[in-house]
Amino acid sequence: MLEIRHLTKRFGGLAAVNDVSTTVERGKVNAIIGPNGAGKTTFFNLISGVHKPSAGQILFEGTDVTQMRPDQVACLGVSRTFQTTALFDMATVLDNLIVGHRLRTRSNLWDVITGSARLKAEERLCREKARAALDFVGLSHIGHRMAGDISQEERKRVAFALALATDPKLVLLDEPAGGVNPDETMGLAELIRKFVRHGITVCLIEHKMNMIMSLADKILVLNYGEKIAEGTPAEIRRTPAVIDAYLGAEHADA
Ligand SMILES: Nc1ncnc2c1ncn2[C@@H]1O[C@H](COP(=O)(O)OP(=O)(O)OP(=O)(O)O)[C@@H](O)[C@H]1O
Repeated sequence: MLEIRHLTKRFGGLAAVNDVSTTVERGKVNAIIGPNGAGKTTFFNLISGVHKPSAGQILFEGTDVTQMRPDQVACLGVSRTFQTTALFDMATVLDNLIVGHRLRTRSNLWDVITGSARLKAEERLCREKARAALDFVGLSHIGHRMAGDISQEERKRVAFALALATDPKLVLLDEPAGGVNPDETMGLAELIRKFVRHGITVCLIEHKMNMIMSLADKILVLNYGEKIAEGTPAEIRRTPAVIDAYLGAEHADA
């Protein structure tokens, strides 16, 4: 689905991503792991068009997206979440989602002034899509709550719901289970499986190794911007370079 060829991003003298080639497989949970500063978020920023690569190529479903802007990449069906989700804390959860969906519509100031039919139809559609997204992530019961009052785990789910606004084919999830407890982590893992069951391919960055090892179909390991391994969780656990650089001996297969 996504093909990355010799991707490199330099910030001054630092190669945050260095000559990485890989693929993201359709219908699978693809994970990216690596120590802090390994280049994981930069990798997401390159795929989603936030940063332009210094070298290399990114193909999404055969289309070269290497030089595209974030909105263009999103239009093709790639959406993402961030490590921290910025919400309007003084608005309800549902209103936050309506705004998220609203960014994808075409009404302009003139439609607003005239109260045009297009505006009304789009508003209705946004509300319906926001409710559907909220339902999908299991949060229908908190749509009326102020976003500032919801838990960290609920914020994570709202981030997932926001990512659905563009009807994505691929979602990039940056630490989807960061800052939540083990029970909640299992719930979020189940939600990620639900994305895949509904035909949305997932690529995620996560530090929680237990979650990754049980959830991912395929893992890419980055270290100092370079790919040091790639494979199934079982293969990754056995790779000496990964154990040395990242996992530590206790994660190796017994
Ligand atoms: N915009 C930027 N300008 C300069 N350097 C940057 C920029 N973004 C990232 N870097 C550097 O690139 C390297 C990789 O950072 P990145 O955030 O991609 O790592 P990461 O693997 O996501 O880390 P973490 O797990 O801590 O989020 C780091 O050394 C970081 O300081």
